[in-house]
Amino acid sequence: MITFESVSKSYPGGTRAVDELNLEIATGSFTVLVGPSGCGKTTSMRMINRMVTPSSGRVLIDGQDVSGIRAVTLRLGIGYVLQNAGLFPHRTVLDNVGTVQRLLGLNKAQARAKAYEALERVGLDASLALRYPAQLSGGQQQRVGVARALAADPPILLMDEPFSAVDPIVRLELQQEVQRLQAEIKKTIVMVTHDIDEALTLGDKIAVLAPGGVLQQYADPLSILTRPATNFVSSLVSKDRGFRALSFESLTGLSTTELPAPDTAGRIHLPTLGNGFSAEINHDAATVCWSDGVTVRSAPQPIIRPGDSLRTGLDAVLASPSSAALLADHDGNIGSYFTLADLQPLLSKATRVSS
Ligand SMILES: Nc1ncnc2c1ncn2[C@@H]1O[C@H](COP(=O)(O)OP(=O)(O)OP(=O)(O)O)[C@@H](O)[C@H]1O
Repeated sequence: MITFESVSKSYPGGTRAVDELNLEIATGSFTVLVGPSGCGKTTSMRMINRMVTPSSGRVLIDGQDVSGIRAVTLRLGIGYVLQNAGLFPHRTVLDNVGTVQRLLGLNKAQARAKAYEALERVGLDASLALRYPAQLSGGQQQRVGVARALAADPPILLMDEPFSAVDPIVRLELQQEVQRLQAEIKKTIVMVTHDIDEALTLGDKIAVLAPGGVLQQYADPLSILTRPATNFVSSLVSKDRGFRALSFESLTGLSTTELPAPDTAGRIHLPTLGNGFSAEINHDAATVCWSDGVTVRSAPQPIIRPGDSLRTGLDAVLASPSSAALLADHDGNIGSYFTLADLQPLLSKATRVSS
């Protein structure tokens, strides 16, 4: 547990960066500090690893005041991922990732072995290990930054705008990667972002800060969306609020129509839907050909799986040429489909819940 106890920070010159912050961050949770530029997010986060000293109040890790822990010792237990990866330009990927193990006293061979493990964990190919940072894409550099922060297996991971320097597609990939990783490793993650969408996607808990470092709300994403505590939070989440809230609704109770059996070629022919479309699903289900009897369009089809959200289901229906989305079981076998009409009862229920 990381605890902020009435923490304030004023910088020389009088800037009040953080104002009486009280926060309890549960062990193993993913907490996002979000707010506009200059509202004290980075300052707050850096007080956890003592890169910034509070002007008043205390930051505690598992009940221990961090000011009483030697900075070097403290930081060995806290991984830190920077906006531009912050890699050492003259060290290879492998040596960048092995930095902390070397500081921990492992010899070069042991550190490199651990570094290879960390690279694999963040989905980076071992063939990149001997490259220098400048020989990598922005997204790859960011993965190396995450691998380096995780290599020594610290219980806490701090991430400062880790995805802001990459393009939107890579950003989405990295977000998904971090979600996958967190499900596996269950670290206590504190991340800073100014992007409310990113906060809502990744956070178990979100702390919304306003200029002057004043905490506006500390809650789970659904509460932030549906029950904003202040006008400031309300204006931050107002765009697409209703649609985004569907991300937190499940598809439980969805009524679906069973698919017919595959033909001898292993293809499934959907019966003609109300709007005249039919579809053929490839054997490996990687693509679906939709046809209205005149033209045939082949497209990668988002396949909905158990556990996907109502938002994902709605998006699949809206994106499908036939307005039908396909549903797979836990093993990935597609067994049924659904339409907008099938989603309607769930959408009506979600509207009632969030209004
Ligand atoms: N070392 C410093 N000396 C003086 N003022 C500082 C210092 N660091 C930050 N500040 C000021 O404190 C306030 C909060 O800064 P901080 O970097 O914590 O905000 P932030 O929310 O992380 O902003 P951004 O999203 O732009 O990174 C700002 O007004 C900033 O100018």
